[in-house]
Amino acid sequence: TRTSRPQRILKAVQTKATVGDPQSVITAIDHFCRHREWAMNVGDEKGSILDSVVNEVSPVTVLELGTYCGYSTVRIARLLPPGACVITLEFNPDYAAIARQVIKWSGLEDKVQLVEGASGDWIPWMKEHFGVQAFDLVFLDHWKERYLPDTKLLEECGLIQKGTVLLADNVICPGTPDYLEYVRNSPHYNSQYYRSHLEYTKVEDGLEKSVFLGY
Ligand SMILES: O=C(NCCc1nnc(-c2ccc3[nH]cnc3c2)[nH]1)c1cc(-c2ccc(F)cc2)cc(O)c1O
Ligand SMILES: [Mg+2]
Repeated sequence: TRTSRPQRILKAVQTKATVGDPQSVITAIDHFCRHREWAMNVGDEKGSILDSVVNEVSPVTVLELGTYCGYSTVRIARLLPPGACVITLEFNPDYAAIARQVIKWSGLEDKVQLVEGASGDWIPWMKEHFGVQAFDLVFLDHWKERYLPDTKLLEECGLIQKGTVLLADNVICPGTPDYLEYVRNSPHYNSQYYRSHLEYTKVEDGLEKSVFLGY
């Protein structure tokens, strides 16, 4: 049977990128998705904004919701100092299997914990299972209707503390209206929109950065 799009992305990494070189993995995926087949990676344009936020926050613990093929996982992990790590949650086992291989090819497996399962099931266990006190940075890039309920769940579980930064992809396309309304109107968040484009296209999209101000 036909290969899947994630399998074709992995093949592009394995034929075009150098083992242990995260930048070459990022470049290979962006080239494939721009010139061969569109895919829902955060991409190079929004990816540069993600990089600048990671560098600004210098996080020790990062939560990524929605791994897909591991493109943004590699973007984040390549910027982390020794001892820092990204926990990334993926619901789809086929995506997770590809992402593990992409992350391994980039040589960043020591900085990444890939967890397979639903965000709603896993978030309540993060403290106990991973010894996480609170996240310094959360990158939301999973099902768009999960952004708001999962943000509220992270708050309830004490995984968001004063200074935690939430960075949300796709707030315009496909769009996350209820999440945007919440973080922009809540007195507990300082929110900022970074205008950009949907990955590999001219369609408007952007990232929303929201800093938790405490209770
Ligand atoms: O759906 C998206 N991303 C989500 C994938 C995912 N990968 N993992 C999950 C997960 C992970 C844990 C979960 N726990 C509970 N649900 C979960 C879902 N979700 C997405 C879609 C588009 C897009 C734009 C325009 C179009 F015309 C078509 C598509 C663009 C993007 O940048 C996206 O990120
Ligand atoms: Mg996205």
